[in-house]
Amino acid sequence: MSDPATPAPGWPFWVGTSWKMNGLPDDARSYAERIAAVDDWHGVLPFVMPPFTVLADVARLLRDSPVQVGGQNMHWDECGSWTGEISAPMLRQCGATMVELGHSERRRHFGETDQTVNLKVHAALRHGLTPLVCIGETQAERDGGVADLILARQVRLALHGLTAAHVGRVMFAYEPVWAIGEAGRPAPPELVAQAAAGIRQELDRAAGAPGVSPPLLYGGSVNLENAAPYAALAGIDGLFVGRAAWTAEGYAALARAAARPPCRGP
Ligand SMILES: O=C(CO)[C@H](O)COP(=O)(O)O
Repeated sequence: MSDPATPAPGWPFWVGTSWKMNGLPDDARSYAERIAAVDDWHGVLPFVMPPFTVLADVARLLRDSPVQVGGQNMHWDECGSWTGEISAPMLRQCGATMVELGHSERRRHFGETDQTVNLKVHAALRHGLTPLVCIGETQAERDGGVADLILARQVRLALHGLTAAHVGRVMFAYEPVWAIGEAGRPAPPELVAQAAAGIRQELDRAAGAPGVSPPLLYGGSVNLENAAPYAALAGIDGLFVGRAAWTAEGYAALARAAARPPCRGP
């Protein structure tokens, strides 16, 4: 198993996917085998987040590849009476090096809060997992003119209590809630750039210095047509993709589309 990455801001560029609640064992193994066979990721840092039931299998098949594997959620405690939950040590034992936290579907349907996200960020770092914290405003919050406030609050509370050194080991994904899933509308790149600038200010403040703050990915209806324009945004360090990457070929094609030529690096 590879060591958990300590992400570097800017170049290189991350391209990852969460399969959400998709992927029976045969399909998961076939997907993993296909992306394990990709011999050139064009400089992107790839990662996949399969369901818990296939995570160990997928991690085993990708062990010798550059593709990192992560869980889609976890509990903040190491063990105990938390029926139905998964802990950081369990994810590590299955081969995960990353964990997604605070996705808007978990905030909306499963009672995830900024406080529980913060507990989970601390637990992930304690156990050597890279947390990928999802933040994003709803349409009503954007219409009401409080999107930037909401994003700043989500960032600050996620990072609460971390040292500046630990802040640099967290990753973020900006995912406007209104841009996600079947009913989502892709966000205009100018809007993403403007939101990313505000988020970056918060991240730099928490990290104590510009240039060492966490990578910021964009997610929400990313597809083959819009991957390159999002990837070209100066404040965006990666893409976090759902539906368009639910086939191995779709994922590999997206990584190619998002790959930045080396001259675009810092
Ligand atoms: O989490 C997401 C990416 O894994 C996000 O919800 C975007 O999903 P999509 O709109 O299906 O790309």
